[in-house]
Amino acid sequence: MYEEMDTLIEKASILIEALPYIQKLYGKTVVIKYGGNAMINEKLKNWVMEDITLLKYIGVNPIVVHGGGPDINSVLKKLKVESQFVNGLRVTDMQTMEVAQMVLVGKTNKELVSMLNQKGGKAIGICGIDGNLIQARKHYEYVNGEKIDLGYVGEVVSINAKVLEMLAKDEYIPVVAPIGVGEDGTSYNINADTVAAEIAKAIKAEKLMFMTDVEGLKYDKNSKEIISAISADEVLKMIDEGKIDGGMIPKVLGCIDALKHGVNRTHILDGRIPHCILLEIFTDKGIGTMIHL
Ligand SMILES: Nc1ncnc2c1ncn2[C@@H]1O[C@H](COP(=O)(O)OP(=O)(O)O)[C@@H](O)[C@H]1O
Ligand SMILES: CC(=O)N[C@@H](CCC(=O)OP(=O)(O)O)C(=O)O
Repeated sequence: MYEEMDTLIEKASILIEALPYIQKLYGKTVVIKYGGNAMINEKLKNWVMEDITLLKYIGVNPIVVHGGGPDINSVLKKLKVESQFVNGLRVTDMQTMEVAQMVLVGKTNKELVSMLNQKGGKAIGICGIDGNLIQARKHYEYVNGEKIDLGYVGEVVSINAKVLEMLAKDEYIPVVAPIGVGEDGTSYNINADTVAAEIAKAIKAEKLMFMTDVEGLKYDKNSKEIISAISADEVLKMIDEGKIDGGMIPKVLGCIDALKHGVNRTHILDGRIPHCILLEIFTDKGIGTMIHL
């Protein structure tokens, strides 16, 4: 009996401490990009799902955009297909496109939706084809001025924000797989960071959070020190100097783009830290890196 009281009092005091942060975010939308490399094990995934469900319970509207690069890799490996990447984007021929869509929409998306629902959330899994959520076109990547054809890699033309607003403002947690659809119905494989930033822009989210597999943005990839806050100009300078590369580039550029289009806060955080979402939202210091204008 006394133990139960203690637990209740502990929970109540945590809630009281969190109240000012909850008030700030109440009724607002937070876009959370959950990267494939941060989905390390079931325990961590469970914590992430608990945090997202808790946000919804306390009146914040989370929208989850997930990756799944490692899941795609492992299925391609079984099929003895090797992927090439150009500037972090997977060269996607027709077979790879089919696998990417099958894995992201059929496996990764449904696993996350099911886990959220197990935690008491009401998650709905969709990809960019559903309700024409992510209208896309073929993307060409430029390397040293040369135009490179990456096959079925897409770029976002527009986001049908209404679909997400309807779900998020209601009791649902939308979980989005980064597959876009062209005017002629062609499916496109789109980098999940880019999709998260475009969605945050389209719905004017309060916050955009990238959960990845490093502690935050560092002065360079091999440095131990994380940058707790940095401006967009400084980030662009770091890219020019080659201090940010690979999969970190779409994240930081996504943050800057989102900030310029009305998103208030953008963060890069370590998805391997237990309850990283709550630590970021419910503490003054936050964790990881905040990018600001
Ligand atoms: N300056 C930097 N600071 C931190 N990480 C960096 C930096 N530059 C490049 N990276 C790399 O970016 C990676 C994160 O991107 P990525 O692996 O694509 O993540 P995700 O799968 O979560 O989208 C890190 O593991 C790191 O190797
Ligand atoms: C074009 C492109 O590269 N698409 C990505 C989509 C998944 C993704 O972005 O997953 P992560 O966030 O886990 O890296 C891919 O095929 O891997």
